Amino acid sequence: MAASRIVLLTTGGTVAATTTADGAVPALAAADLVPDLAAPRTDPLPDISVTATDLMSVDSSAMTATERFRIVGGIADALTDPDVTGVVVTHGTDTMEETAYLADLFHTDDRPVVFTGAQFPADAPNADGPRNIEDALRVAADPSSRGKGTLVVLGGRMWSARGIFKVSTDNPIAFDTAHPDLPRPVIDADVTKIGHARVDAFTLYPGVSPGIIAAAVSQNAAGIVLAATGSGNTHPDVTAQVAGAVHDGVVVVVTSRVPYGPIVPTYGGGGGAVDLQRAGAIISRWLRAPQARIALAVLLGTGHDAPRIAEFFRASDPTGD
Ligand SMILES: NC(=O)C[C@H](N)C(=O)O
Repeated sequence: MAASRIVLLTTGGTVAATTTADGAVPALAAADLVPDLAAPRTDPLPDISVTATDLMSVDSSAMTATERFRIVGGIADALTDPDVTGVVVTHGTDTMEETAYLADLFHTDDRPVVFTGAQFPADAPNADGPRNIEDALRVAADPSSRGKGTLVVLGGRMWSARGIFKVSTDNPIAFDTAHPDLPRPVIDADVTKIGHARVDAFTLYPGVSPGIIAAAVSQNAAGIVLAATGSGNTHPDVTAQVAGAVHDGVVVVVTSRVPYGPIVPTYGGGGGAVDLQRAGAIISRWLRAPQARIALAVLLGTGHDAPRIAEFFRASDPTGD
């Protein structure tokens, strides 16, 4: 029997894609993505067995919330077997930061869950998927990966899922992180029973119509995430709309369209993060909009109220402020 038993869950993405006259589309099945474990290689694989399961075959940019929850459920199912050492999930890179973060929100087991994918289709001359999958299998089998939560492995690099974002459309090192070691508050809920909460996300810019906030509220958004400029700033007219939305019971979370650094309320003047916070918005200090949106949707879908949501975002900040 192999020393490590890895479950490989496949979901589509470029790692499973081949090129057609109509563009690259996921085509390979789970069995096609399992490397030949016995093949000679300069960097040998550890002693592992791999059980591969097709969960879905989608481009991650078109993945629905239901499909994302299904992946998290698939991970939980795999980990019900105590003999499983770790789980590898292949996934498109466009929204890997969302699904890997979602998986980590529910991941309380010490065993590693490792997401990987590819920047180039499986039939491209520079296909990076096979190497990434082998690297992910190594990480999943490595005892030193235990207790680190959900990891993302791509282009020879590894990150914690929390804090990452896609930074390149064509570099094999597709991701970077705002912070390599964010705390990992988890959500204590059954992933198969999360309610649907509509959460809209907007990137702000000078001259943005404040009406986008009212439009989201009128369409019954339960939450709104704002990727504001700089350290969480915008126009005073937007602040007024945020105050109205909060008054109507909508939870507003402010992050930044800037990729690096903490969002620390510093500026006033009516549209600064100091004003947005006073208007009732919650500051997401490190998680950028895609991951803040996932957190807010899950928190609202599990019945958390605004103070508990604020507490979650505080607990996601290493300084805890
Ligand atoms: N590199 C990729 O995987 C991109 C692809 N569109 C996806 O996210 O599914």
